[in-house]
Amino acid sequence: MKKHIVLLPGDGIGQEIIGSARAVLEEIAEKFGHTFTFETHAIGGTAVDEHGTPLPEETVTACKQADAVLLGAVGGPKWDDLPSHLRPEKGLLGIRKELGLFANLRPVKGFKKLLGSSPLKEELVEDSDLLIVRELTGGLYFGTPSERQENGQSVVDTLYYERHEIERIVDKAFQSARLRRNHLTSVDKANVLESSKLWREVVEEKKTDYPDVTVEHMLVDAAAMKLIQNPAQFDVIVTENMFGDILSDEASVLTGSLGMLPSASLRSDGVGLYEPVHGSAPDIAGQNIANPLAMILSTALMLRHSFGMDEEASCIEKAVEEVVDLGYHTKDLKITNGIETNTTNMTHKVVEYMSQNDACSCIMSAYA
Ligand SMILES: NC(=O)C1=CN([C@@H]2O[C@H](COP(=O)(O)OP(=O)(O)OC[C@H]3O[C@@H](n4cnc5c(N)ncnc54)[C@H](O)[C@@H]3O)[C@@H](O)[C@H]2O)C=CC1
Ligand SMILES: CC(C)CC(=O)C(=O)O
Ligand SMILES: [Mg+2]
Repeated sequence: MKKHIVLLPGDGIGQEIIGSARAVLEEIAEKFGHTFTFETHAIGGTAVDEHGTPLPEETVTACKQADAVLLGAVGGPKWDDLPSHLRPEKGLLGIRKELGLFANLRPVKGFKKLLGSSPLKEELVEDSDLLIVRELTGGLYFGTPSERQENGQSVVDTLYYERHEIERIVDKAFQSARLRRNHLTSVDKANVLESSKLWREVVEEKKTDYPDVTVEHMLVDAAAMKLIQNPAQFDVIVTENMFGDILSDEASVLTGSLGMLPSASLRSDGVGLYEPVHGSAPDIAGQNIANPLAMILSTALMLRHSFGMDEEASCIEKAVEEVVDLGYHTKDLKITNGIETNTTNMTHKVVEYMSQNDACSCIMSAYA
């Protein structure tokens, strides 16, 4: 298969880990006989420096023409004092909106070998395997007005949703639950927010279309607590943009590091964008110590969701698991008697295991 992929490294560790994504894709291309072409574009703070805007027109055009997009991360202290329309994060929100990526899938599944990396009790963490389905193009991050008011002493942000925006993400979540353990937890703040009341109403209506899926409603404050107290009770969580943003960083603690969580940002059809859940990590940027696995696992999601390449995606995921099982890890993780290594070497190890991986070889011979 021939596929054209746009790379958006962004800022901070985004510049370092995007190379890891490319390395695993080059190995996949060679192993499975695909042709992947790459085109790199600026977004975020780097784009502000180079083009005077966090989302240049040419970046948007290239993404719209691509078969899929991989993004590192945006942001950093260098750009923190810019006016809000020039903030790097506006570039990320902008590309999600431009591409219509309303569904952000954030799988949270730990590796056995990394149980000790989580500050939580091993027996709590070991059975956790959940998927956060986060609404990505509505809610507080997009509502207008969002501004400081004239006297400078008051501010407003707007949490706005239209019924159809809730319906499509709820449908996506029910469909995702059907592919997993058929349980959906809808997280809201319906005891206070009008938007959450509509959200709950839509979930109640939709559940009649999915009688095989059990549904539970949970208030977001309780959900934040239960995610840590008893993560195994969750299968699929569906929630609005900001709640999903916050809960997914919290859920990363189950895996041991934010550097372990991949994500897929999707629409019903058309181009998908794949990005780690974490940000640009300015505190460790430029040191070659960032964990590349969230980015690498995001490329696996891209192969599966955008290209229908299930075996190729599994090849990456299996190699990651093997490398971790062997004890290799970056500084953010802890493995007893493990081998701490840097971003470049961790990537090399994954590529090496992909090239040796039996499962990949079997698939190769099936394609030969
Ligand atoms: N998707 C994106 O592009 C996102 C961008 N941001 C932006 O990133 C910048 C930094 O934000 P923070 O609040 O510090 O969040 P962050 O996610 O960048 O970092 C939080 C903590 O996790 C660590 N961390 C994150 N990714 C890691 C990795 N791959 N390997 C090892 N450690 C990792 C960092 O070192 C830091 O201690 C801000 O400008 C923020 O707006 C934040 C979240 C998402
Ligand atoms: C610009 C932010 C909304 C990015 C972020 O934290 C995220 O998408 O997880
Ligand atoms: Mg976030």
